[in-house]
Amino acid sequence: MAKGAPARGSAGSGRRTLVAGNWKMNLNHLEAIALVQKVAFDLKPAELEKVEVVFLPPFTDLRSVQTLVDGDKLAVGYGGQDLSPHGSGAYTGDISGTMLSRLGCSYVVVGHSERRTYHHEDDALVASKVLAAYKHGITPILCVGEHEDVRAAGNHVEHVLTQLEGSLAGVSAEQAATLVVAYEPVWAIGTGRTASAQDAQDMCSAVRGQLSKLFGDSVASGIRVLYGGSVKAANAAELFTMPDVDGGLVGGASLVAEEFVGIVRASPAA
Ligand SMILES: O=C[C@H](O)COP(=O)(O)O
Repeated sequence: MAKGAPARGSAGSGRRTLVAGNWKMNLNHLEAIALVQKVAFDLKPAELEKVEVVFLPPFTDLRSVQTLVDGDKLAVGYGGQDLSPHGSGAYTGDISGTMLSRLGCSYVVVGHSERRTYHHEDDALVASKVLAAYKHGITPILCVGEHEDVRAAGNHVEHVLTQLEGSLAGVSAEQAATLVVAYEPVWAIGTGRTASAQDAQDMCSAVRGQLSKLFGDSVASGIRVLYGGSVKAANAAELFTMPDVDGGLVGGASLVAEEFVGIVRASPAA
């Protein structure tokens, strides 16, 4: 039984399943066009209505993806993998929320474990990025998750909930209503070691419980909580059927059209 509140289950919850493909630092703009075309043309309009499909390419591919999605009126979304906490100015290498928004991005990943690890992003910085996303009308996909040693020590729930609260500092209930959270155990990312469906459910439920404390039950019940970490077509159905798992943030498997389509089709909503 789900521990989070309220435990209504993804299928009957009114939360639309979201499957987002995080390409990380892969694919040039030509490969990007080919992949989006293949996925979007393979999926039927009815499937795309039931499951929200989002592409998260590198910044350098965004313009190509935008042109394709707009030109062919594809029923898919797209977004960035990170954004600057700053609005504009002398921040070499940064990409602002305004820039993403002008490229038609509706989502942005914030606080991915790879940025927390390789770029030393802490919860305070992540929170400022979440706020920057909201300022520009972009929905943040906030990533949280524990390293293997934390889970082995039995501190994973506390760790993730602390990370969640810290990364949402300054966010209002009104803003949180559109939030997406992705629970990604770091030990499952790119390793082929997927969390069990029950472990994913337990953490996503705990995340929803914490969101309830922060923003109230009615806001928390509408927030989509995704699972990420070695999601594949073969394990997606089991994961996405869990009541508090509202879809997936997919890395490696999102680079292969057939596999990504298989993940979307594995959703009980599709
Ligand atoms: O953002 C996506 C996650 O890091 C999962 O990556 P993965 O599906 O390659 O394990």
